[in-house]
Amino acid sequence: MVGTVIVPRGTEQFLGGNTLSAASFSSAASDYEKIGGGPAVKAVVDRFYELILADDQLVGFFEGADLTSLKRHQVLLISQVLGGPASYDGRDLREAHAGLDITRVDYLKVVSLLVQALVEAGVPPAVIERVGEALASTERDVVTSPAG
Ligand code: HEM
Repeated sequence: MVGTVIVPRGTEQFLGGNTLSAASFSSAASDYEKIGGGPAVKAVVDRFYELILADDQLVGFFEGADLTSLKRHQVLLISQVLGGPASYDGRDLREAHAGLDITRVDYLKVVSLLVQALVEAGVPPAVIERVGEALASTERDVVTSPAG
């Protein structure tokens, strides 16, 4: 865009109109940046596990799991899904869930608790929708029980 300068939002009128405001500039930011980066994702993941561990249907799956390492991996994975740093270093999802006998109902419950944690944190619906779309492809790796 020849002749266009980026200026702070609200100051466009002082520059005669041929500007791209900081507001439109920041719309190019990743979802990760938009929601507040690492600390925001960490808060969402903490709440997500609080909800999971309070759920009778799900808590049993996590008995004996190393929650610190699990949460760390979730933070990295969700950061990556949101367009933040791609530094997930956990196991392949199929391998991590193999043998856990997870049904589709369990899976949908976990997804709904993640959505709840995102909603509670004030994450915009459009961002939540994109997270949901990205997660949909994990279902075939996570759901291992035919019963669901
Ligand atoms: C919604 C999609 C899901 C994603 C993206 C996901 C992601 C992950 C990740 C990243 C890990 C850590 C792997 C590692 O530490 O190497 C993990 C572990 C685990 N997940 Fe999931 N998960 C999903 C759904 C579920 C569901 C539905 C359940 C059970 C109802 C579940 C139960 C577990 C358990 C128990 C572990 C720990 C396994 C272990 O430490 O041996 N996950 N998951």
